[in-house]
Amino acid sequence: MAAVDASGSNGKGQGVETSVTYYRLEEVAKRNSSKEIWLVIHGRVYDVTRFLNEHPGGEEVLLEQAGADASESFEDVGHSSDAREMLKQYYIGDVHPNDLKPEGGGKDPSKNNTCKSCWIYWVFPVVGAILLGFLCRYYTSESTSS
Ligand code: HEM
Repeated sequence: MAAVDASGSNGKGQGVETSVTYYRLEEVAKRNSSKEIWLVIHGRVYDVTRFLNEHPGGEEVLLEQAGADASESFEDVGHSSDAREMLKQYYIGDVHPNDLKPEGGGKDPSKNNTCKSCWIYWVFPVVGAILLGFLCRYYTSESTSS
């Protein structure tokens, strides 16, 4: 059974701000047949079983993603804002924090680090080139004066 951190109805999810049901990824992975289909989209778990026959993109694509993280595929399709609104109907809970990949939060610090190192990469050659220019000018002016 899923790991539940808090009580409360896990039906509509969005309306109830006081409690969240957490699911482990292994729990989600078990719901991968047409009898029961769960998907993870951006750290949220959706039970799309009853949506299978209604999905405008067809049931095959949902079956392909069944029990897995479908965030990328969902975004790749470029779903409309209506489709994003529809997600709420199928929301049943969140992925357990221990199973969350550093998707958003973990990315930023590494981004900053990369940016910092980029900065260092171009500053050193530029300063080096300027110094070299000065040295060249110095030696050229010395050789012409003597
Ligand atoms: C609960 C999750 C999902 C909902 C509520 C949903 C909803 C929708 C809706 C409303 C459309 C009609 C076009 C639009 O309004 O954007 C659509 C189209 C489509 N969806 Fe989904 N979708 C879901 C998940 C997925 C996933 C995981 C895939 C995986 C690839 C997918 C693939 C597609 C495709 C291929 C189309 C057809 C796009 C087109 O014809 O231009 N959908 N979906």
